[in-house]
Amino acid sequence: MTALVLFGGGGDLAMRMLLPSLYFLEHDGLLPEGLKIIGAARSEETREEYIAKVRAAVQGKADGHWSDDAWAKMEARLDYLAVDATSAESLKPLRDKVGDGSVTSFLAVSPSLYARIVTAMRAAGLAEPEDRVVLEKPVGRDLDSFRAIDDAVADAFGEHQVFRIDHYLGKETVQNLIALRFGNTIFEPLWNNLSIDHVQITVGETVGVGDRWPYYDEYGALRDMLQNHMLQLLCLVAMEPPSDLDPDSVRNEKVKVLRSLRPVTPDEVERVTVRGQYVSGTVEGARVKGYDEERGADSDTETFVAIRADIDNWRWAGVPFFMRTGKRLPEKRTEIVIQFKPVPHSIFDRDSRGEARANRMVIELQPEEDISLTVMNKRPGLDQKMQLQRIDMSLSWGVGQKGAEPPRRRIAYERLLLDALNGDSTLFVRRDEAEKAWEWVDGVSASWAEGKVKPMPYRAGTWGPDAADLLLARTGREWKTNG
Ligand SMILES: NC(=O)C1=CN([C@@H]2O[C@H](COP(=O)(O)OP(=O)(O)OC[C@H]3O[C@@H](n4cnc5c(N)ncnc54)[C@H](OP(=O)(O)O)[C@@H]3O)[C@@H](O)[C@H]2O)C=CC1
Ligand SMILES: O=C1O[C@H](COP(=O)(O)O)[C@@H](O)[C@H](O)[C@H]1O
Repeated sequence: MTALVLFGGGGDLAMRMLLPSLYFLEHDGLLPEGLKIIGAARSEETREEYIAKVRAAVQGKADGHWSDDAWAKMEARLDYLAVDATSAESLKPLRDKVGDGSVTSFLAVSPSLYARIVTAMRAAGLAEPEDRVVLEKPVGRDLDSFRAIDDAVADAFGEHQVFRIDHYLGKETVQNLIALRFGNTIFEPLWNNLSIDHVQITVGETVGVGDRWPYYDEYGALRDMLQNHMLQLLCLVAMEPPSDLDPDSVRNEKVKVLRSLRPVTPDEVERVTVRGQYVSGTVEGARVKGYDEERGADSDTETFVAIRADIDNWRWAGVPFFMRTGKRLPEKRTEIVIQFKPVPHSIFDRDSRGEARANRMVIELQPEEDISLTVMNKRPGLDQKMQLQRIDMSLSWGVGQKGAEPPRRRIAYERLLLDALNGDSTLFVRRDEAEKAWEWVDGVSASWAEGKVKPMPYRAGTWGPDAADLLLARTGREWKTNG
C-alpha cells in the first residue's frame, strides 16, 4: 500500500472525521508502514498550509490523546495537491505523486461528482487492479440514480475494489451486536418469533437541518437515514448466522433479509408509515426554528420518519420491526430494543407483580455504548406476597475491566479506514445490498406519492407526530424511550 488519497481532503467530513481518525490510528501504531496520505481538492494551497489546517482539526478532536510523536509521524506522511478530480489531465500529477504501489482513494466529495471522478481516475491510472475506492453515502437518491453512479464505478473498478461506507457499521456497539449474537449460545434459541414480540430501532437527533438544507431537502429522513444506517441495523439484528466472517458470507445474509422485507404498498402506507416535519419549538432548553423557516420556503420533505417493517421469513413472521428517526427530537439517542414476549403464564398475582415486565434487551449506540438486558428479580425483603422488581444488567464491553480506564471511544471511521486500507470489506455495503435497500425505500416513497402523504408537523423537542405513537399503540405496544 503506497497511498491514501482523500479527494475533498479539505472538506467537512475529512477535517472532522477522516483526518482525526487517521491520527488516532497513527497514535495506536496501526497505519501501514510507508503509507502516504494525500489531500486532494481544487483549492490552491501549499502542503504547509494544508498541514496547518489538518493539525488544528486533529488537535481539536484529540482531547487527552495528543502526542507530538504521533503527530510528527502523521505530518511526515501528509501531502496536498490541488486537483480537479473530474479531469483526468488534472489527476496525472497526482498519479506521479503517489508513485508505484496501490492507491486507496476516498471520495469525500459530493456524490454528484462520483461518476465523473471515477471515470477520470481510470483514465489517469488511479483505478488499477490493486487500487481501491471508498464511496461515502448517499450514492444516488433512488435505485435508478444509484445504478447510474454505480455503473460508472463498475466500469472503473471491480466490486471487490469498491468500499461503500455506512459509518454506522464502524460503530463499536454495532460490531458488538455481531459478537453478542454469534459469539454466544444463550441468545440464539430466543432470537426468533417464538420469544421476541417486536424490535424497535430509534435514531433520534437533537440537531436540525440548518445549513444542510440544499442537500437534505432532496433526500429527507427516509433517504438520509433509513435507507442506509437503519436498514443496516435491521439486517444485523435479523440476519441468519453467517458461516464465517468472510465479507461475502456476512453480506449474503444481509441481502436475504432485505429481500424478505415486505414491500410497503399504497394501500398500507398510511397504516405502516409516519412522515413528519419539525416546526419551531424548544430543544435542550433553546428555542429553535422550524424546518420551513430554516429552508426559507415551504417544503414537503420529511425530517422524521417512522415505519413498521415486516420480514417475511420463518424466523421473523409476525414480529414487527418499528423504526423511527428524526431531527429536532428531545434527545440524541440511538438504540435497538429487542422486546421479548411476556411469560406465558404468570404465577404472581396482579398486586404482587411489582414492576414486572417482559424481558428486554437494549443495544445502545448513543449517547452511551452499552448492551443491557432487563430481567425480573425478587424485591428483597419480607413482603407477604413476593414482589418483583426489574434489574437492568449491563452486558457492555467495558464490563470485566473493573477499575481500569474505559477504552477510548473510537470514531466509527477509524475501524472503516483501517479495514479499507487492509482490503477487508466485511463492514462495507455490497452493490446488491444497496440496490435492495433502495428498492424497498423507493416503494415507500412511491406509495407516499401515490397516496399524497405529506409530512405531519411536530413541535421541535418532541418525539415526532402523535401518529408515531399510534403506529405502536394500534398494536398494543409503545416506544421504549418515551414509554
Ligand atoms: N460532513 C459530514 O459529516 C458527512 C458527509 N458525508 C458525505 O461526505 C461527502 C463530503 O461531504 P462534506 O465533507 O460535508 O462536503 P464539503 O462540501 O465540506 O467538502 C467537499 C470537498 O470536496 C472538494 N471538491 C469539490 N469539488 C471537487 C473537485 N472537482 N475535485 C476535487 N475536490 C473537490 C471541496 O474542496 P474545493 O472546493 O477546494 O475543491 C471540499 O474539500 C459527501 O458525499 C457527503 O454526503 C456523509 C456523512 C457525513
Ligand atoms: O449519515 C448521516 O448521519 C448523521 C448521524 O450520524 P451519527 O453518527 O451522529 O448518529 C446525520 O446527522 C446525517 O443527517 C446523516 O447524513
